Order: sequence, then C-alpha cells, then structure tokens
Amino acid sequence: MAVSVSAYGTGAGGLINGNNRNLQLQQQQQQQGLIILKTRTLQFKRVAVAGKGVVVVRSQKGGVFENVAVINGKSTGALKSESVEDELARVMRDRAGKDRGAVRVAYQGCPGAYSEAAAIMAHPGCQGVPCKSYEDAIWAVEFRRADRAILPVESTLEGSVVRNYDLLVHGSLHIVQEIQLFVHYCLLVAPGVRREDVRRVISHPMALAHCGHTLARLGLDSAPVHDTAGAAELLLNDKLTDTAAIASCRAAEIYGLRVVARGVQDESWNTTRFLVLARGSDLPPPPQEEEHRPLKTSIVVAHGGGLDALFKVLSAFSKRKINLTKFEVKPRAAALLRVLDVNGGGTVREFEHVFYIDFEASVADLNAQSALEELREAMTFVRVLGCYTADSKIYSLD
Ligand SMILES: O=C(O)C(=O)C[C@]1(C(=O)O)C=C[C@@H](O)C=C1
Repeated sequence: MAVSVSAYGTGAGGLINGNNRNLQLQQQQQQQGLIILKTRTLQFKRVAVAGKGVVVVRSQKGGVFENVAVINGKSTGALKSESVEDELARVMRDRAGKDRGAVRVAYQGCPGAYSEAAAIMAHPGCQGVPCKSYEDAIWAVEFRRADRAILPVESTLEGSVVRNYDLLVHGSLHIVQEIQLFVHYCLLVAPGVRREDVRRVISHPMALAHCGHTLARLGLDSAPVHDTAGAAELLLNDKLTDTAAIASCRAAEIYGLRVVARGVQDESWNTTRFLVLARGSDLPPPPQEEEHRPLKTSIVVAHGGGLDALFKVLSAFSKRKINLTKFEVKPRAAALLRVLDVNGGGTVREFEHVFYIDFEASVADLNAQSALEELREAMTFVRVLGCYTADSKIYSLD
C-alpha cells in the first residue's frame, strides 16, 4: 500500500526516506499526510507522518531512544519494534485493514477541517479523503476515488455559498444527505507562542468572515488560506511565531497547538449546512409518523428573467401547499451558470437567470411531481439535484 510521508522534528534523523522501497512511500501523496505532534516534551530524532493520522516517532527520553506511535493525537506508549520503518509498516497495515470496506468521503481541506467533521457525522467510521479544493472532492467521487463528497453550502452568518451550488450542478452527483454543524472557532498558536505575540490570523475565508467583528476588535490582520485545519498545519510547518490560526479545538489537538481563545465567531449559534453527494440517487425511505423528519428535494431552475418567473415558481409550490425551505436567486452579476443536463444526454447548457430551491416533499410525491411538471412547462430548465431526509439535529464538535 502506498502511504504519504513527511517529517518534522529537531533531531538529525529527519525524514524517513520517501523512496523506501519496502513501504512504497510516495511523497506526491503528501496531501493525505496528517501531522500529530502531541509529544512536545520529547526530543524527536526521527518522525514519520503517514496518512490517516498515524505518526511514528523515534524519540529520546532520558538519553535512551525508543519508538513511540502517536495515533490521532494519543500516544500508544513505547513500541516493541526497534525499527521505526517496521512500526510504520505495521501501523499502516492495521490501518488499511480497518479502512477496507469503510465509506470513503472526500472533503476539501486537511484532517481536522470542519468538512472532515461533517463527513464523520454523516458516516461514522468513514475513511476521509482530503482534497485541495471543492472541485477535487467532487471529482474524487466522479472518478471513483471516493464514495461521497461533502460540500458546505450555507452558513447562518454568511448565507448561501452560491459558488458551491454552481459546482454541484456542473457535474452529475446527487445530494443524498444534509448535515448541520455548529461551527465554533478557536484561536490557535504554535507551542511556545504567546497570545500577545500574535499580529496576524490565518484561516479559510469563510472562517475569517465568521469572525470579522472579533478580528476587528482585536486589531489583527488576516490572510486567507485553503482551510481552517490547513491554517493550523501551516503554523507548525512554517514555525510562525506572530500568527494565529482560526480553526477547531479538534485541529488544535491533531496538530499539537495551543488554544488561546474559544468561541471567537461573531455569533454563538453559527451553523454551517453541508451537503453529502453521491453518484447514485436512491430515494430515502418515507419518514415514520413519529420521526418528524420530512423529506427534502433540492432543484435548480433556469428561466428567461423577469418577475414573472419568480411568481410562476412560487405559485407552483404555494397552490399545492408545498413548503419551501430555501429560495436562492443566483446574482445576475455572477458568471453564467453551466449546468450538466443529465436528462438531455449529458450536454452542458449555460444560463443567466437561476434559482436554487429546496422544498419539503419527496420527489416521488405526486403533488411534488405535478409542481415539477408545471415548472418544466414554464421554465427554460429544471433539474432535480437530490432528495434526502431533512437533518433535524445540529451536530456539535464540543
Ligand atoms: O476550512 C474548513 O475547515 C472547512 O471545512 C471549510 C468551511 C467552509 O467552506 O465554509 C466549512 C465550515 C466553516 O464554515 C468554515 C470553513
């Protein structure tokens, strides 16, 4: 099995060689590496960081070298093997065994990102597939490197991420689930850095927006990076001593960072809604009487413009007493929307005027089907993006 490896530490041993034939280590897969340096008190001699949160370090304790494995932030204590490489191979074999058969969920960011947390809420025990961008996460599913993709699409503080809805309709994936997550941010610094040394904060642009008032109050500059956990990782990698990262407490644990402030988002109830995407589109089972979890259907509608279109869409749903939970008008200033027409032989079509709509009914419901029929007759284009069970709870990382 190929694993990614990178190295950190103070000792002369440095990197476990990426070309080690026995382990088929492949540095180009570095993206999958997860750094967990919880053992601040140890002098690192050799440190290997492998995929899925496994770290094997050769440490110096009281002048004696020993091998220590740190898995997901928890030290397993001294290991039997004298050889770090053997230990790494063993841990990776175990890990591969555990991962076999697990649902592979692609998300944007590094381990410790909120999207990864949403992936775990959606599929406990899943195998996370970290990706550089949202597009990559979608492609990972389209090209079968993953079974599901996670896409953040709206937050209570900033509203809809229309760009991510647009990405969704460029491809052929279906929405199969939604996850709502309380997003509470922490301010993290590298070990040894003091709060008063911090001049600048780095994080995902959405996280910086969610904490805009706090940052202004503290008089801190900010700079965007790919994701919140990526910001945490950067603090360690680049040994930043004047910079803090906005990320989760979970990211602090994973990367061995210090939490200097909690709950730094501008509102305590800040929640992000994620969509889970898959290649297939099995209809969810109808809800049980006692469940109070209605089914939801998401659609994209393109039209010729004007108020008339808005009226026709609203009337198709209101006269059938179908509740709308989302009605998003794509801003006209935005680029034309390119949609994959899955019913039209997979052709790509471009539209200027677009609505994104969620309604409370199954797409199989006769009432909903007649509303969709009416829309298809009156609008330029209608595509069902998915039908899934509404998420009645809001998950929390705390
Ligand atoms: O950077 C992360 O941790 C992400 O998972 C991305 C993301 C987003 O794109 O909105 C997800 C949730 C939070 O709202 C902040 C950032």
